[in-house]
Amino acid sequence: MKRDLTETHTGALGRRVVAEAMPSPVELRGQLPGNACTVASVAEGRRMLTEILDRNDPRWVVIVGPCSIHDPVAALDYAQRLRQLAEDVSDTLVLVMRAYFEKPRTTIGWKGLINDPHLDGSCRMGEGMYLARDTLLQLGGLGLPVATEALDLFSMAYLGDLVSWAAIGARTTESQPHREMSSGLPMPVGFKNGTDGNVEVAIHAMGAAARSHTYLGMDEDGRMAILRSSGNPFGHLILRGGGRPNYDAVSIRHAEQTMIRHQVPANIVVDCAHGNSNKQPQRQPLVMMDVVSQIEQGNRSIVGVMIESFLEAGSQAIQPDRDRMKYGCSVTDACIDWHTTEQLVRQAHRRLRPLLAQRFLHTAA
Ligand SMILES: O=C[C@H](O)[C@H](O)COP(=O)(O)O
Ligand SMILES: C=C(OP(=O)(O)O)C(=O)O
Repeated sequence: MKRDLTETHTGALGRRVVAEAMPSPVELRGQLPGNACTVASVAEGRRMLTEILDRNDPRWVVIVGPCSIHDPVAALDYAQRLRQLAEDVSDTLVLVMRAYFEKPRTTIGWKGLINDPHLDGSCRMGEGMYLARDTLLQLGGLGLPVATEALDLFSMAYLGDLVSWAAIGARTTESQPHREMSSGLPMPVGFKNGTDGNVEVAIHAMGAAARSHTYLGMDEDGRMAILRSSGNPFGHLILRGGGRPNYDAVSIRHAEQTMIRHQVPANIVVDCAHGNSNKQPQRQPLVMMDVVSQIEQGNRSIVGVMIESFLEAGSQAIQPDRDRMKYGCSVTDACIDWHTTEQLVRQAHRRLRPLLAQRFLHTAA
């Protein structure tokens, strides 16, 4: 993609930045427009998810995929396999692929494909945004609903029309600008509990994002604007652990009670990774099966789970020589491999399927 190299040195204003031109959302969408297939796939993804959150659809959602996408080819390879699996389990589970292009870091590190698409610190964000949108279009073309983290306050203006579900991460759930942005997003948004395990901040975020807000943002032409949102009624809580895991029945009950007290819908997604697995990917299946057992025992607040999974198990460091890197292996948090993922999802499907009939009756009552 052609880069506009107009650079403005703002040192005279006393700011420690150099500005580089970036296409507007309208310009990028003009270069990479959605087609009928992607538009339909995104809309259907959002519809299924909102119906699950409203309890009009008795299925469960499984948000599954790499911790981050660093190689779109491998991500699409993964997506092809996931699409087949999604079809096989669709009577009980709605599979949504994690397509995370932005990574929040505890301190520093690679911040994702949008920020640094060449993985070498060159940080060509215009190219990164182009690549992210292009990848989302291809994923949409497969008919797979896609999930992403809305980390940068402006990225969703470029990509949001191709996304069916968004997360606000543990490091930003308490941030007012992220809550304001979420209040204007057109898809369901999951708020993670804080990195220290604080669940109340995410529940406050749900309450805040459900309301309308007026805030500074960017319009479709890339100009600063005063934005007025209508409020997002499809916020929900993601329990990701922190300090200690929080997927056990006592923690879930506590989260439910806190949500009821704060008058937000008791909808919970359990993240099997991060603090709930102590970042040990081999623990993710144990967490997921525990959650399935809780559902079998009658839990009604858990609407789904999240899994960090890629083609290969584990993680790897970014190497200057890309040929030395393992194909389909995470460059951020360690993941479970495809084989384990498939077994896990099929096992959950086998166990949850018999409960659907029961749920149908409950939904109808
Ligand atoms: O999901 C990914 C990571 O947990 C998150 O980006 C933080 O990673 P870090 O602690 O390695 O920076
Ligand atoms: C960064 C992530 O999670 P968290 O915000 O829970 O650390 C993630 O899901 O990629």
